[in-house]
Amino acid sequence: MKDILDAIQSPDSTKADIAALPLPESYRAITVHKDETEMFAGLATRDKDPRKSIHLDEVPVPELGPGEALVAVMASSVNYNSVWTSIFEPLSTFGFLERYGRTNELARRHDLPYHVIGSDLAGVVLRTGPGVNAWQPGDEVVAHCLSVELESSDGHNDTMLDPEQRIWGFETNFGGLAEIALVKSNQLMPKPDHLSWEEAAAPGLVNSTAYRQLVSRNGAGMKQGDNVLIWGASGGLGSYATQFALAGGANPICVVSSPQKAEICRSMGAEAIIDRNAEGYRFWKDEQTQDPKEWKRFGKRIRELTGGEDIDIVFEHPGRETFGASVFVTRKGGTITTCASTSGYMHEYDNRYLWMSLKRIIGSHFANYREAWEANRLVAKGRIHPTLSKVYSLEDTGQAAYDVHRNLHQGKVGVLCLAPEEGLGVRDRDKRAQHLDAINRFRNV
Ligand SMILES: C/C=C/C(=O)SCCNC(=O)CCNC(=O)[C@H](O)C(C)(C)COP(=O)(O)OP(=O)(O)OC[C@H]1O[C@@H](n2cnc3c(N)ncnc32)[C@H](O)[C@@H]1OP(=O)(O)O
Ligand SMILES: NC(=O)C1=CN([C@@H]2O[C@H](COP(=O)(O)OP(=O)(O)OC[C@H]3O[C@@H](n4cnc5c(N)ncnc54)[C@H](OP(=O)(O)O)[C@@H]3O)[C@@H](O)[C@H]2O)C=CC1
Repeated sequence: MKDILDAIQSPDSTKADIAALPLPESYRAITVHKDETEMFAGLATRDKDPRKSIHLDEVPVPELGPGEALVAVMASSVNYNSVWTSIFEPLSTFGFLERYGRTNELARRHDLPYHVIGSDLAGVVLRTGPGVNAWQPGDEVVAHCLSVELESSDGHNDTMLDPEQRIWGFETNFGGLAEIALVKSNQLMPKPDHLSWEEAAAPGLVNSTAYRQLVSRNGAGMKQGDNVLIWGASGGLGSYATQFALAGGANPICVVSSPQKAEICRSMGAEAIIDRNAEGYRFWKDEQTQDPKEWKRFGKRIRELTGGEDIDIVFEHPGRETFGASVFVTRKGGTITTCASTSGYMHEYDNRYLWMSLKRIIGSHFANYREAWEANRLVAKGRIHPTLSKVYSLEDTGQAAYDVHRNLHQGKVGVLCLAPEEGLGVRDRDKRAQHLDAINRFRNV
């Protein structure tokens, strides 16, 4: 592994040098273990501690198949899906690996007693499999997390609709929180050249998801002037949704839970900000009963901030806790677009406010190939910036996931894999200098 890192870091290395490097037999990877899936049985979600279930193991390098690439991972990031994997909720991800393993001979590689997790990476291509022509060893890349087979016509218009659609590093093995990752070559995209490895690894999953959910015609199709309610506006998804709203001429109404997070939103350029903690909204009176008076109080606050207007688009992901309020505050004909249910997936809302006011709920999940590419292009052009707040070593990934689980973080949390320190991998310093303040906006807040 040292030879690989030396070759990547040497300014004299050619692509041929990288291609000639022998592959190691094994590599260090963040895993969860199949024989530990019951370790948190009986505990409340909040008390399931990723530091106990996440391991750093030496695992064998997987066999490389057609259309695939092995990538030396310089940096990765923590996504909430890795939190779900590490607390074995809502399901153990080993079920996904078993199901994938049953589909064909090559997929059987993924069904192992350990799961190498992680759905983002920035790194360097080491090897490509048969049929890969667009990428070569030595290419500096990021990888999006859409794994599809595309053998069914169902996904030919929109690759997210493929019946064999999976999220790499969550529903497949050999993910990005590791020194080496296995991806399908169609997941690869050029690494934005003005960013360091850890900055480049941060946006991928959440930026692509926010792009489809909010901007794409497959999602809400946001337009200029729209009032967009963004839950968790300084979190992983929300920090990109806020940027898309501002860059697209919309009016984000940012919901956060602390003055520091409010300040981050303000520094991004948002003006309408609601601190849900300070304003004390209680949408649920008890576990079963919502309080429509609180929906109204929330809606009134939104009207104060917008000059009397209601919400065109709600960017939803907290789920059960907020969904009733989200449906209520949406204007006639408006859209609630949802990609998650962090606080619970059995939602409850008053359907009269949906049908009588002709509102729509749109389900959205990650992004298709093209949407992921377009979202990465905006990062590469310096129009959308990484929201990296803190960076951990691979050894400390459990703590990084704990921070995200307990909502102790801002924006995105990065992980150094092969990169020995932060700040490496920047190729275009002039472009970086133009955007430096925005790139560092979330750092150490
Ligand atoms: C990019 C990042 C993203 C995120 O972070 S997202 C957040 C993390 N992700 C999650 O929390 C999602 C985790 N996944 C899940 O919870 C589950 O994954 C799903 C609930 C999404 C699906 O569950 P499943 O068990 O895969 O599917 P079923 O539909 O519950 O069961 C499958 C069986 O149900 C049959 N079935 C499906 N549709 C129908 C139908 N319309 N009518 C009758 N049967 C149906 C199938 O055939 C199959 O059957 P047979 O078990 O016998 O093979
Ligand atoms: N389907 C898909 O493709 C994707 C789904 N997801 C899912 O989306 C969810 C969010 O992911 P991500 O943004 O990365 O996570 P983060 O934890 O980084 O950000 C989420 C933010 O939401 C806010 N929030 C959390 N719980 C509540 C609540 N009960 N009520 C109101 N606000 C809340 C918090 O902000 P604050 O405290 O400031 O209000 C938090 O920081 C996860 O469940 C994840 O699995 C993520 C990416 C893709």
